[in-house]
Amino acid sequence: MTELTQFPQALSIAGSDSGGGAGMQADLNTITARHVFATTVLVAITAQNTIGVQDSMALPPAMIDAQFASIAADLDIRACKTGMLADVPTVRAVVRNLKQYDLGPLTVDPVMIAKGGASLLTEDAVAVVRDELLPLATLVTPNLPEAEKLSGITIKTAQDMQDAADYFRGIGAQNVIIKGGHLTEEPVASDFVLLADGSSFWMTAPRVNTVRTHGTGDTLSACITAELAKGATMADAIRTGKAYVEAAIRDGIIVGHGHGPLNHWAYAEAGND
Ligand SMILES: Nc1ncnc2c1ncn2[C@@H]1O[C@H](COP(=O)(O)OP(=O)(O)OP(=O)(O)O)[C@@H](O)[C@H]1O
Ligand SMILES: Cc1ncc(COP(=O)(O)O)c(N)n1
Repeated sequence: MTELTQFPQALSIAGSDSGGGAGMQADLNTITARHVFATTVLVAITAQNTIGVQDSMALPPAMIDAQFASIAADLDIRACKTGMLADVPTVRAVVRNLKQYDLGPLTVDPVMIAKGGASLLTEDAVAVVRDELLPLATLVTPNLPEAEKLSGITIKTAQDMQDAADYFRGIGAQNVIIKGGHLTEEPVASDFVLLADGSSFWMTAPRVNTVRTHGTGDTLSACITAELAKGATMADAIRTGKAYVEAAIRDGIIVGHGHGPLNHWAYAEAGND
């Protein structure tokens, strides 16, 4: 009897956003929209909406271990990503499990601060992310404040973004995207990509003048993770991620009263596979 091929499966290791726009919920929406089966290791819970984060709580490391063990015992994960990692015990639990199990290429979105300004990673955990998690990363996707904090480089110019990308390659991340979404005075949203083979390119999209950008980074990294789970090359996965997030911002939906969520139907409705 021929063995049926497993449907592509991906894993999001992240915190919950009760408002549905960012975090694990953005990952689930994105991975599902890209026709990949989404599994989850929940590491923290936030009471959050489009206006801000009202409360948050990290889950016990033993519960993180248990979720990884359940997934590894049964599922066939082809790619995974991390988002909000809360604090030092949580980062260490995730690192331990990523070393124990083969979960495919790892995308690290080093989430630190929510759009509304709330901290999603304690100050003392920044160095642990840099020293213990990033060397495991197939891809790292910092925004500008995250890249500055992790690298110590002040980023104001395109050259600074390239220097920051070199820094991340130097500490062991194989591929890097420095996201330029926070350069709000620029008419375009430009991200710098540095690949494992040393090649690099810029990805540029017209900047959409909107506050509906809750979960843009999560969505970009989740889409890339889904594409990698389907077997795409890193460069193709990154380009699809950018096109997906661009459509999801441009064709916005009205939800909530603050930093609204993205439109996860937009990319498919524009006729993309
Ligand atoms: N207003 C915008 N118009 C078009 N593209 C944007 C806009 N804002 C962000 N982007 C793009 O969205 C992607 C995510 O970048 P961004 O810098 O917003 O990440 P982030 O700050 O980590 O997101 P978040 O913390 O909201 O999840 C990048 O490709 C960026 O260029
Ligand atoms: C649980 C969780 N994870 C990630 C983010 C980052 O997203 P944003 O910067 O758009 O608020 C968030 N707000 N909440």
